[in-house]
Amino acid sequence: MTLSSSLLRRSSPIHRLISAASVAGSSRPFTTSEGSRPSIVHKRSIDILHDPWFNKGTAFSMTERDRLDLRGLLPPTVMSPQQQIDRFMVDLKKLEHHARDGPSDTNALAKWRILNRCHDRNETLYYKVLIDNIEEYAPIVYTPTVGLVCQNYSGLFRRPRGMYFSAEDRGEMMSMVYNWPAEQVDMIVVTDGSRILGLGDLGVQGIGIAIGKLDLYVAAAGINPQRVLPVMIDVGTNNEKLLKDPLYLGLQEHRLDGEAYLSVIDEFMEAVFTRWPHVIVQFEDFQSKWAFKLLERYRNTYRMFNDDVQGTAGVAIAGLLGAVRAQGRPMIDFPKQKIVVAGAGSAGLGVVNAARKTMARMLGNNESAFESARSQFWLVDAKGLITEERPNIDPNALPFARKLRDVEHQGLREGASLVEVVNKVKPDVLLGLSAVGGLFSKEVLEALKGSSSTRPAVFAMSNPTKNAECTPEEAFSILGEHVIFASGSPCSDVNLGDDKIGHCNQGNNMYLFPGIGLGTLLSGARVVSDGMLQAAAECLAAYMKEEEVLKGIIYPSISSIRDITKEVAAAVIQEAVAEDLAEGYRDMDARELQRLDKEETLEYVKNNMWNPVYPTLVYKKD
Ligand SMILES: NC(=O)c1ccc[n+]([C@@H]2O[C@H](COP(=O)([O-])OP(=O)(O)OC[C@H]3O[C@@H](n4cnc5c(N)ncnc54)[C@H](O)[C@@H]3O)[C@@H](O)[C@H]2O)c1
Ligand SMILES: O=C(O)C[C@H](O)C(=O)O
Ligand SMILES: [Mg+2]
Repeated sequence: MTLSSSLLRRSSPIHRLISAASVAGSSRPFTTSEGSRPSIVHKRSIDILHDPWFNKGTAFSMTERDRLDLRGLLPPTVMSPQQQIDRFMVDLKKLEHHARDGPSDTNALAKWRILNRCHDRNETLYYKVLIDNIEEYAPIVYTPTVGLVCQNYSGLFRRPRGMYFSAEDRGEMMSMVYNWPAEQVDMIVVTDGSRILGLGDLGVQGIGIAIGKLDLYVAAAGINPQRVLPVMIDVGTNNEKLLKDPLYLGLQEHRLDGEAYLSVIDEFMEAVFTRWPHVIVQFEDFQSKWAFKLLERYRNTYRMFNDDVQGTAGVAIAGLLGAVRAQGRPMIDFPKQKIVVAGAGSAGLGVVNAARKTMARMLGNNESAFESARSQFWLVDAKGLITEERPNIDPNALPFARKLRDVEHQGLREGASLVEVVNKVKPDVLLGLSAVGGLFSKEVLEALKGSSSTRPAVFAMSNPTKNAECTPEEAFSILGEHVIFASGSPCSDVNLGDDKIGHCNQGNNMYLFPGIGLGTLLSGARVVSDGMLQAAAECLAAYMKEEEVLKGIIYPSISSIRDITKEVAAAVIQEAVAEDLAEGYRDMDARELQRLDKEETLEYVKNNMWNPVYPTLVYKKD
């Protein structure tokens, strides 16, 4: 049965609704199938998508999308009405399927759906609920559930949120960016869906991660929800399953590459900065291959940063400094730490680069300090230990490739396994950004027992939960109560018996990116400098009190994320002012910013954070 015939069965409730509407003299969309009469609409663009009478969702044809200013407001694939029904039914059935797999996922997705419907109906209410219950709902709108949402996005998609720029829109972006209804946009989170959490290439479905990150921008940083824009750049997908899925919402072609890819991203950047010159663009979950290149390409001209490379690095450094303090040592001992990093992608390399710079600063901030700091890191990827012998080595990993002479001295070699490396190096810290769930096996954790540290640290930072390198239970049971543990997605503390608790920290870039974005916005900095990122990381590290750190609590609780974000934003502003990058924001010009002391800067940040309170509404005619 086709959509129109099923919907228009004379006895169906929807038919009665249509008849009633016709009697009332309105022209309604479903009546067109009785003949070919068009419906008169008095609205365009997003207003149509939000009107249940006229909305056709993904079934709007491309000509209709152009005629009604809808280009970019929907995923690129035009679906038939039957495909819409199929997609809806597959999703509905999936709920039953998940119920068989186990209850937790079903509950999480069901909670996400309820929250998402509230998000679509009433944003003030939605954010009030989220802010007041952030500990409970961050794991739903953000990692780990957001990963499941992205994996199922084609089925979960109801109302569009954000903008879609596709390879098909080349040449159109400068005009289609005006289809977005908000006059002002402060924050864009953009992804091309190529590496969503540790789940790989999810194509157009990756928009869920941009939406989740912006939820935290609103909840943690108090960015006005009317001024955030999630963006998906759909340049195709290399996910074979999605390429074959008839219900997939994105472009069903292989990813663009090379110059063709760059030209799409260039056009997007030019378009958004032309319409909103003061916007900040956060790049999220781009595959490493492009993450570094795009960062270098844009970071000196646009207000942008890469969360996976730079946000993660700052959070990791704060945690690594916490791990030093937890040993009862001063932070200045950080350059003595031996750090094994599993994963040499955008996140792993971002961390080692920034950690090396931090060590070098502590050692005197000169050439030789920088050179000697690199010997504190052992980088292991899918092919094992990275040494200078590695054929076709990634140039971004080259500075950390171990010299053959050194590794031979340690009894290691090119490609040595993680367990061998941990055995021989006896690191203070084992940090995972590999996206490989369970990589820190029993064997690897047993090897870490030989660590030269009194309190070895395990950072299983890959997301979502099932991709974490190990669980806190595994770490505490093998390494004992003194281990410092952090994971990228939230998990519960471990009861160690005898009234002892093994603390599970959440080492996630969510502690920094909202403050980096807010501080950049309120300073009006032209670019996001290394110094601003460093200030953010140091602020997070200093946030933790000595007694907490000694208990193994190296990151704050998410319930205080609004306060942390305020502090981080203030630190970023002060650094932007110190570096003469701040151009001011609204009434606060650069000169006035310079006069603010720390307390006044904090007050300024607080006063500019949006709160979920209903404003008074006043009606005016057009
Ligand atoms: N906690 C956080 O805040 C945070 C931030 C960013 C990224 N991440 C997570 O980090 C993970 C990696 O992200 P990315 O962008 O660097 O991904 P990526 O795909 O670019 O890099 C993954 C790296 O892991 C390596 N790897 C694969 N198998 C391995 C193995 N068996 N042993 C050792 N290394 C192996 C790969 O060779 C590659 O170098 C993802 O799961 C992501 O969710 C977490
Ligand atoms: O999204 C997260 O939870 C952290 C990080 O940006 C990631 O890619 O895993
Ligand atoms: Mg990310």
